[in-house]
Amino acid sequence: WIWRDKRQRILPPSPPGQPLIGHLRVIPDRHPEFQYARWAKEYDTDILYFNVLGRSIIVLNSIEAAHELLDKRGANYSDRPRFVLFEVMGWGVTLTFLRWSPRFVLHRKLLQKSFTQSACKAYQPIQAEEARRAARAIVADPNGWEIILRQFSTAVVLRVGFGIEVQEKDDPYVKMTLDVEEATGQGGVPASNVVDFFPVLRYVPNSIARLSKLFRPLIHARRTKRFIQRLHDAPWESVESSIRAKEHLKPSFVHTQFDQYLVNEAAGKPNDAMIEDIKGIAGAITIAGGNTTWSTIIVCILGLLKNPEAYAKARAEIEDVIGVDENRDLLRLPTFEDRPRLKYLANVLHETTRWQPLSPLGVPHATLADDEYNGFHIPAGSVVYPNVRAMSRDERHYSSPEEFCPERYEPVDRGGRGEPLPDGPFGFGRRACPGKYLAMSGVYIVISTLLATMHLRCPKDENGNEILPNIVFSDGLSGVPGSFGCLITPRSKHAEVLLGC
Ligand code: HEM
Repeated sequence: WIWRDKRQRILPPSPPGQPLIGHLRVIPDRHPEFQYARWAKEYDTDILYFNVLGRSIIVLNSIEAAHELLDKRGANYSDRPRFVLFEVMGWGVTLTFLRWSPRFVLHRKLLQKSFTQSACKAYQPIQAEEARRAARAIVADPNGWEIILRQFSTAVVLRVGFGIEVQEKDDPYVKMTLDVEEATGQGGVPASNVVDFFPVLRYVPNSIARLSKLFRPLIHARRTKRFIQRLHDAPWESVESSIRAKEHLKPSFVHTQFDQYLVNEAAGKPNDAMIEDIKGIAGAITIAGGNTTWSTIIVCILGLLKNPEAYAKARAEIEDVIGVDENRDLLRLPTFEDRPRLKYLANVLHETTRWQPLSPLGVPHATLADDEYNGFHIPAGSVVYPNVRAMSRDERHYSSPEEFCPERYEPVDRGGRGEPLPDGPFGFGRRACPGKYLAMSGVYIVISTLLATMHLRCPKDENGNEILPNIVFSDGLSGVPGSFGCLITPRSKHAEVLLGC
């Protein structure tokens, strides 16, 4: 009776639950997106309903349902549930987790206008410089490729957000992002823990919490809180006083916003964005933009290793667009001006986001009012997960969806499959990722620079057979790939010269 709607309205299909606790034990702890997709097939529906301890949960399994509800009816689906576990973890005023409120509107407006497609052009020189620096670092230390690429994405968001430049080696901020990723990754699917359902349980002492596995994420959140706070506070503290003293002259989001704040303050004018807001928004750029971009670069390399034909085509296209000398050495490095002509590479990047969507269940939205979809009732206050992974595997849209196949987006009359570009990986409606253009410019410049200057190969076993990476993705907010072997070596001396080694 717990999840029967009082007015006998029909709720979306769901598997059987248990008395009182509903589906608490029915939903898998780890990678629930796979089981959601199986249930959707079993019940022949694109919308599922769950009730966990009295809270309604809706899972959308098709792009059509996500478009209809999260995009078209976005005004009703733009709230977030309260992420109590993430609050315990120390996530402060971070846009990703803000409920619908004037503060949300302010943060969203400031972030969105700073990262439109045209505003992102201003950051391209930073991204190109960091991509080349990363490629040079890989030439010097091929085994360090993964951490060097992480350094790239951390460097970009820190420069864009705070005007801070990271060190070439052992940078403390890179270590901080690693800690934060570990902390967040092990927090499980957002808004799905027992403390998210019963916020008062966040006060359960560790001595009692240790007795049940339900509280494991709570203990983990308390243990890792300091990592998240450090990444929120450290960059701000390192620039605040110099901006106040007008010493910090590198352009950045914080510099522009904080300068304006100080000007208004001196003139006795009110400020819309207070210091806590500026700090929170800049923190969101660093935290939401670093690991996400890095992970997408790594997945792209993985896809190219798994599909040597796609790798060869992407490289050939770069040769075509840039031109080669008699040794097949490129005449120059790729730039952002080449991007519109590198059409196959664009499809490689689309396929990367479809093949292994970074957030398989997105970041959950929440409904502000009751709604109805295909005759099913959606109660106000429901937590809504877009099952982006299920959408990316929808065989009505994608043939052989497990394959990494950039050609699937090419028109049929040019030998492609004419399949639609993925549009769930960056979320939906009024909460869709505001950093999409910045992120994909970063992925583009790194991958094109690597393809232009390096060989990317799988390592070989003692019999000379290639060891194909078989990767496990982490659970939780982002599905980050585990480490894998990849040999990245310069194509030629000429390539090293182009990079400025
Ligand atoms: C390839 C890299 C990235 C991917 C795959 C990605 C993906 C996502 C997804 C799925 C969401 C949730 C959208 C929703 O709720 O519907 C999101 C939100 C967000 N992303 Fe990204 N993101 C990436 C890079 C970035 C970057 C570089 C930034 C920095 C500017 C950023 C900032 C944010 C913020 C602030 C939110 C919260 C928006 C809100 O709640 O209103 N992301 N991102």
